[in-house]
Amino acid sequence: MYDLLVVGAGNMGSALAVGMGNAEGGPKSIAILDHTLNKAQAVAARLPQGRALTELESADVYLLAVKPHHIRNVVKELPAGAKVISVAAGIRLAQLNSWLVKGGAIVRAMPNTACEIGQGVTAVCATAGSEDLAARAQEWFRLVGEVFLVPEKQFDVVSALSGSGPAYVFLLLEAMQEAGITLGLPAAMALDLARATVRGAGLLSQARQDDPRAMRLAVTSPGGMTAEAIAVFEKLRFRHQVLTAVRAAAERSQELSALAED
Ligand SMILES: NC(=O)C1=CN([C@@H]2O[C@H](COP(=O)(O)OP(=O)(O)OC[C@H]3O[C@@H](n4cnc5c(N)ncnc54)[C@H](O)[C@@H]3O)[C@@H](O)[C@H]2O)C=CC1
Ligand SMILES: O=C(O)[C@@H]1CCC=N1
Repeated sequence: MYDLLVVGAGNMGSALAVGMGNAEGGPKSIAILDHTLNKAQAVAARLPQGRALTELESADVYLLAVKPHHIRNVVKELPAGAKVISVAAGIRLAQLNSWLVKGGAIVRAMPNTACEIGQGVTAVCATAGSEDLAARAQEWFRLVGEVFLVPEKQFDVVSALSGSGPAYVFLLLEAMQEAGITLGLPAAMALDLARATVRGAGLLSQARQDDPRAMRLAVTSPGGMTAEAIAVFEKLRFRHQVLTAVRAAAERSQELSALAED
């Protein structure tokens, strides 16, 4: 029996399998199952004790990383009493519970892709009676980043913030690179500058644990150049755009829950 069987060797399933499987104290034997066998094989090859599967086998814990509209069929195939961790966006604990053949323990998690390098953020919640699995899930997700225990009613918003969040930062990176190119820099230099800046700002914010406003003001010399850029962002209602975007993602999380029942 495997310690962990990951279903779905896509972006998130592979990031988690590789991150957890290579961390000290993580699940020792990991199997990975995907419709596309060579995706599962590519992940297994990056694990010390990884095995690519073509069908479900027995495992202590099943981590489901398929798309939300595929998860119901996967859950229905699991053996009675299965211990399940789902990372599917929008899918509620009650839904997972209703699809399981019988009993079992259920944890819902919302990680992000930075788990692949141990720098992820994962929110976790669990059904009553799943405390042991929830403790194990937190332990494993902690191997690949920070973990937050979150009430399920906040999951849509949390998912929209930290689950989708890396994409917002990459969009900023793209936009900074494009601005550099448009204003005359070589593409590679523009990307290197933007990437190193995002990394440094993130690390500085972590190191200082300071109010981000204070950190922004430390860059923004009165009458200087940054002030001109910030004034443009404020005039274009950047904060409002971020709020509107995060709200749209949270609303989509609710829709994904409903769509999975169709
Ligand atoms: N990509 C991300 O940043 C995050 C994704 N998630 C969640 O993770 C889940 C997976 O997302 P991605 O990895 O981005 O999708 P993906 O499309 O990259 O991967 C899904 C994989 O599941 C496989 N698959 C589908 N049905 C299957 C089945 N019945 N048996 C075996 N394999 C099957 C597909 O072949 C595919 O390789 C989604 O539910 C998503 O909401 C959660 C947090 C972040
Ligand atoms: O976009 C999505 O639906 C998934 C969940 C959070 C990040 N990616």
